[in-house]
Amino acid sequence: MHADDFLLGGVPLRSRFLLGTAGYPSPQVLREAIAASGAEVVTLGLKRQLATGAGDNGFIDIVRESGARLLPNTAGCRSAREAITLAHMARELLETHWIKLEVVGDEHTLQPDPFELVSAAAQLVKDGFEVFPYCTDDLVSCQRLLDVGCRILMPWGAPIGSGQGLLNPWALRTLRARLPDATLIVDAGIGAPSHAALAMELGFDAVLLNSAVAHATDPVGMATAFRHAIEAGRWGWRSGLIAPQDMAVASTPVAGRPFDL
Ligand SMILES: CC(=O)[C@@H](O)[C@H](O)COP(=O)(O)O
Repeated sequence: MHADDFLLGGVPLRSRFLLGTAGYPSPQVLREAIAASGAEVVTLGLKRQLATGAGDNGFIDIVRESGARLLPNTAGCRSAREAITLAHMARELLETHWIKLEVVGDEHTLQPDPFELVSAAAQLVKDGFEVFPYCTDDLVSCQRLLDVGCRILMPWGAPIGSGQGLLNPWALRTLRARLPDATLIVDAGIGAPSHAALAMELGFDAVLLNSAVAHATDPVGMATAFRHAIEAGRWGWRSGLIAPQDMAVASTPVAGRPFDL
């Protein structure tokens, strides 16, 4: 294992960039964007996949050829029951026990329903799944998800597809401080590489995003930019950021003190 590998559901990974696969201009651009991102985990919406017919455009083949691990998601589900059924279908069809659990409670914001989410997560953990719940940044609902056996949490940065970045850095910082043992991945709402870098500088373990790459003018270039931003943010977190100060602190050494020993 490399020094900064991280364990995701027990699997050692080098890349801390998880990429969504929806909405790319063409299969070829998707293929190239996955390669440029360096992502080792890609997510796909099973509901969309079933609706369009599994295997359309060789979609699953593209993902498999990339060598990335599949993380099926339950995007489009509105109840625990529906999400549980879809998760079981994903396990059968795609031969993975990983599931990104999405249960939307509000159509306007696509905000996760915390009650249905905890209920579905509890059942799926019992059924042997590694559950990646897409949740809000609310500390107590995140704690409830851990209580029912989740090891990974995916709080939102902002509503899906909004590109607004991290709307509540305080809440995300609080999650990192209060849940030191959980694997925390910012998921959704990221619009720019700087947003992803900030998530990593806050100590998050990884970032998942889709729209900012898929809908960029140059998705392959943007995947590259995010790859570097996530690595830069991780290096920043690991290297110990200086604490912000209200007042100026002279950085030029005074005579006779070249080092701050
Ligand atoms: C692809 C996926 O799983 C989305 O539900 C996810 O939340 C990404 O959100 P953005 O498209 O805002 O990056």
